[in-house]
Parts: sequence; structure tokens; C-alpha cells
Amino acid sequence: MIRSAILGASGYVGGELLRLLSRHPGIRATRLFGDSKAGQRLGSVHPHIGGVTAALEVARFKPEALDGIDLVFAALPHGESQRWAETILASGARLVDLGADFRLHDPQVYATWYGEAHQAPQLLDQFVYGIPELHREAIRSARAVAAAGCYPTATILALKPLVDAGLVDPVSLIVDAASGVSGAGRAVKEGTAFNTVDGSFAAYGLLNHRHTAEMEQALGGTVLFTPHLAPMTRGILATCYATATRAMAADEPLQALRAAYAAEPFVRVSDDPPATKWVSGSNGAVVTARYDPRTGRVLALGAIDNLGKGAAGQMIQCANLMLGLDETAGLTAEGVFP
Ligand SMILES: NC(=O)C1=CN([C@@H]2O[C@H](COP(=O)(O)OP(=O)(O)OC[C@H]3O[C@@H](n4cnc5c(N)ncnc54)[C@H](OP(=O)(O)O)[C@@H]3O)[C@@H](O)[C@H]2O)C=CC1
Ligand SMILES: CC(=O)N[C@@H](CCC(=O)OP(=O)(O)O)C(=O)O
Repeated sequence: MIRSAILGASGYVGGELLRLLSRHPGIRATRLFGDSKAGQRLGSVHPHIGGVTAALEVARFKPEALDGIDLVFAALPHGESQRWAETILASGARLVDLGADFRLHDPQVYATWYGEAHQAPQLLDQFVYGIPELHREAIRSARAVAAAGCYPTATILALKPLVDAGLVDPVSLIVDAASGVSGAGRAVKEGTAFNTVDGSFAAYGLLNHRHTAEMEQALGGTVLFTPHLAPMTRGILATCYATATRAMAADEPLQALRAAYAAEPFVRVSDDPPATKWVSGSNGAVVTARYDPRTGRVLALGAIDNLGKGAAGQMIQCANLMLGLDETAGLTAEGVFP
């Protein structure tokens, strides 16, 4: 059994990691770390987690606590992993990091979008970008993975095969994506309070959301990205538009998606537009696409659970690959519907 530690165990992604690991045949959550909730038993921090895990205590992280740990999942606020990555990797443990700290290969691009200098640029080339459908072989041999952001995962899965097949102009990409409120984390904020989001639908981060850089790095183009907050707990739906490189059959983009994902265990190509509820609670992604001859544009959509394929599920999928386990281990549950 692989012994794992979770940094950020008391947050939303930490809770989802614990839920998924409770059914994982090869990875056990052994040590749990948090910040303000350090000292509390997990059962009170995450009441949805039971069994022996509920009795574990959330502790404050110390490097000595990595003794005997094979794998570290880090689900920390941006910037925190830069402080600890060197220590974690020196311990011999593999690292799957979900913060944005190691996703962008170029530290200058990081500084531009995150407004601060990168604190560990020497480690950047040790991290593989964590979308298994794009970088499966590199992830298998990696000691460190920077799991992709939630909006980028939905967007890249919908658009990347179309860019790779030369069907769309990569400098013409427009992405409107909506997220459930759990995407903003567990901390109480006015912008995500019930009275703010219930019955409302709002755009935010106009022209400068940091996930733009991640999408552009993966897609090799220019992206105009507008995130939205939707009155739901989980889910991301990315609606993407691009200029077609030529006239084509209406279903040619759909066929490109089918070819790209034919052997993928977690990506389903749908004739119909996907809904976030199709993948709620699962590691699934559903994508579709069409060519519109009237406007000469390609329309592509991707739906994921931000806490599943957009976070904890993808982290476990990457860890399974790094550890030589079945890629789907612990991740086979279907979505919760309705
Ligand atoms: N929520 C989502 O859907 C997604 C989140 N992410 C990213 O994953 C990371 C975690 O997200 P999420 O779980 O939603 O966030 P939360 O705010 O829910 O949880 C943050 C976690 O980090 C801990 N923490 C906060 N500050 C520190 C610190 N200085 N040192 C150590 N631990 C600290 C918190 O501990 P405590 O609670 O004890 O104070 C908590 O366990 C973030 O980088 C986020 O952007 C990425 C994709 C999707
Ligand atoms: C709804 C909401 O607020 N979402 C977050 C993004 C989710 C996230 O966790 O960002 P990373 O994937 O980069 O870590 C935001 O827009 O900042």
C-alpha cells in the first residue's frame, strides 16, 4: 500500500481527495496537514469522511512528517508549494501539486500572470503538466506533476484535438466558462456567499484571469477567456469558439474528438451538448464540437466536475500513472445524477 500525505487536507480539494482515496485499492491517506484547522480531528473538519480516517488529526506540516511517505498530494493556496517542493522532493516522495506554482514552464510568464517572482524557478523543469490525456508517458516517469487548473482542464480537453488536427486557428480561441462555487475554495467570502450567488450568474476576471496563460501554454495560441460563477456547488462547463481553418463537414470537429479520445477511460465524446451534472462526483469529462458553416467557426464544449477531473480526480489519475498502478484505480465511480 502506498502511503500518502495530503497538504491542504482540510480544504475542499483535500476533502475530495480523502473521499476518493477511501475507495482506492493502492493508496492510503496516512498523514493530513492543514493550517487554521491544525489540531482538529478529520471527522470534525470533513464530516462526510468516516471510518478510521476520521480519527486522524490534521497537523501543521513539518518536513520530518514525510518519513515513510511515498507520495505527497499538495492542494494549497497559490505560492505555498514553492516553499515546500524542494523539501518534499528531497525526501524521496513523489509530488502531485494542484496549485498553480509549477504549471507554467516560464517563470517570466508566471510573474506576469501571478504578479510576483517565482520562488523556485530551478525546480520548474522537474514538473510535468498534469493532464494525462496530453502527457501520459511523461507523467509515468515523473517524480513531480503540476496538475492542471480546473478551467484549463475543461477547455484544453475540448480544444486540443481540434488545434492538433489543424481544424482551428489557434490565435482565434475564445472561451466562456462557468464554474460551481466550490471552485473558489472553502474560505468564507462575500463574493461566494449564498445570498451573492444564489439565483445569480456573473462574469469575473475580465481579460486577466490567470488561467489564460495555462490555456495558451497548452494550446499554443491566444485565448480570450471569461470565467463565470454559476449558482451550483460543483461543475465547470467551458464553451469555446475558434475560427475554422477551412470549410469542413459539420461533424468533422466531432470526429476529431472521437479519434483523439477513443481509448481514453475518462473522456467521453457526446453528440449532445454536455451538462455539468453528467460528471458530478466523477473523474469524467464530456466534450463535443461542431463546425458552423454560416460563421466559419468551430464550437467546442467541455464539462467536468471542478473537484473531480478539475482537481482531486486528476491528481489521483496522475499519481496512479506515476506509481505504475492501474490509471483508473479509485476513479471508476460514475457521476451522481440527478
Ligand atoms: N476548488 C477547486 O475546484 C480547485 C482548486 N484548485 C486549487 O487547489 C488548491 C486548493 O484548493 P481548495 O481546496 O479549493 O482550497 P481551500 O481554501 O478549500 O483549502 C486550502 C487548504 O490549504 C490550507 N492552507 C491554507 N493556507 C495554508 C498555509 N499557509 N500553509 C499550509 N496550508 C495552508 C488550508 O488549511 P486550513 O483550512 O486548515 O486553514 C486548506 O487545507 C488551490 O491552489 C486551488 O486554487 C485547483 C483546481 C480546482
Ligand atoms: C470559481 C472560482 O473562483 N474559481 C477559481 C479557479 C479555480 C482554481 O482552483 O484555480 P486553480 O485551478 O488555478 O488552482 C478562480 O477563478 O480563481
